[in-house]
Amino acid sequence: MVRIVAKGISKVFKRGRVVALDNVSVIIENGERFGILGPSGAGKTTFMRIVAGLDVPSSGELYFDDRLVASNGRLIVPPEDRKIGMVFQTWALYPNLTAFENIAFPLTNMRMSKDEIRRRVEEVAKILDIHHVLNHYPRELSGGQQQRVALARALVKDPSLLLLDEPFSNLDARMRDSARALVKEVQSRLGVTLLIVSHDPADIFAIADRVGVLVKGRLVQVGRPEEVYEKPVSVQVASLIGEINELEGKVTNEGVVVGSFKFPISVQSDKIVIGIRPEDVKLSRDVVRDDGWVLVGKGRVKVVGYQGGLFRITVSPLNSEEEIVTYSDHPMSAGDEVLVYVRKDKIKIFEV
Ligand SMILES: Nc1ncnc2c1ncn2[C@@H]1O[C@H](COP(=O)(O)OP(=O)(O)OP(=O)(O)O)[C@@H](O)[C@H]1O
Repeated sequence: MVRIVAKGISKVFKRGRVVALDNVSVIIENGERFGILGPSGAGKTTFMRIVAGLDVPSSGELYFDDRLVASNGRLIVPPEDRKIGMVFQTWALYPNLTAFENIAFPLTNMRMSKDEIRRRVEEVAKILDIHHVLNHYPRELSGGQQQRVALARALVKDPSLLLLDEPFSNLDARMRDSARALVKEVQSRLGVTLLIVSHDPADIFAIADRVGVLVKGRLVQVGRPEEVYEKPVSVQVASLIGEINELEGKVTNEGVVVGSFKFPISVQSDKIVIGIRPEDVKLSRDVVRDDGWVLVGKGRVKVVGYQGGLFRITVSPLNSEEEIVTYSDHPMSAGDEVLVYVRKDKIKIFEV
């Protein structure tokens, strides 16, 4: 286990014309599962490479516990001395090596006896429940077993820190679920500090205790995933961490008006965007009597799709083109007129 401390880390490329990281400060605690979420080009891989020691920060300092490992363009502790295990996007195994040889691979350049290598490989293989397939080649392994071998290879050096760079993006949906569960289970068992970077909030929700949201090289919010989901600092963060309806509203004395919808909230600023998540919207033909929900007005159903056992419904105010998406287990038809309710305490207001 290790505690990672980043102090004001910046990274520029092309003589300063590209700023990949801009003054990033964060502490990842001992044994914590920390996620970095960000869109493409935000600087996620750059941060990961700096933590791994494959790159150095242009300015700022990086500590592993109390040990300074990189500072202002200087590599102080090289990657091989950082006690890191990495899993990349592909989970790729060497096809011409057995599971045993794949797992042992990171140990081959270390001065280690054959017996010690065998002991270590067998130990990690037992933890991952693949000890019975160690003499199989990758093509003789199931997809799940291949993931376990790749993870075993990352863990065989007994790392203090496990780095995962978009590890699930190339897996199909079923494999992705099992890989997420596997990573979380193994991390809990070993207590290793874990850093995962991803553009997919589902990875973060499945794995991370805390998340840092990276936008254009800046860490704009750090918190528990559900905290960031409920109280995002900006529209952009809100949409990175989950689906959200964004509505440009006109501020009036009686609330915020969006077409024929009226949100009964009071706001100070006059240029705002309302954010409301699909699950915080309810469409009904009848009046809903529930204190948590407020009626914003009548709407017309525009599009109905079917997705994962639910109907995905797009609704607009009667007299304008704004759209709100929600999910319902009741079918509806395009053209239906419905009452639109929202959960009052879940309305998010962003100044623009
Ligand atoms: N070696 C490099 N030389 C020049 N620019 C670079 C280099 N590496 C990264 N960049 C730039 O730095 C920025 C951040 O890149 P990075 O790969 O860290 O983003 P990312 O969040 O990992 O993106 P993705 O999700 O697409 O992999 C991008 O604008 C990228 O083009």
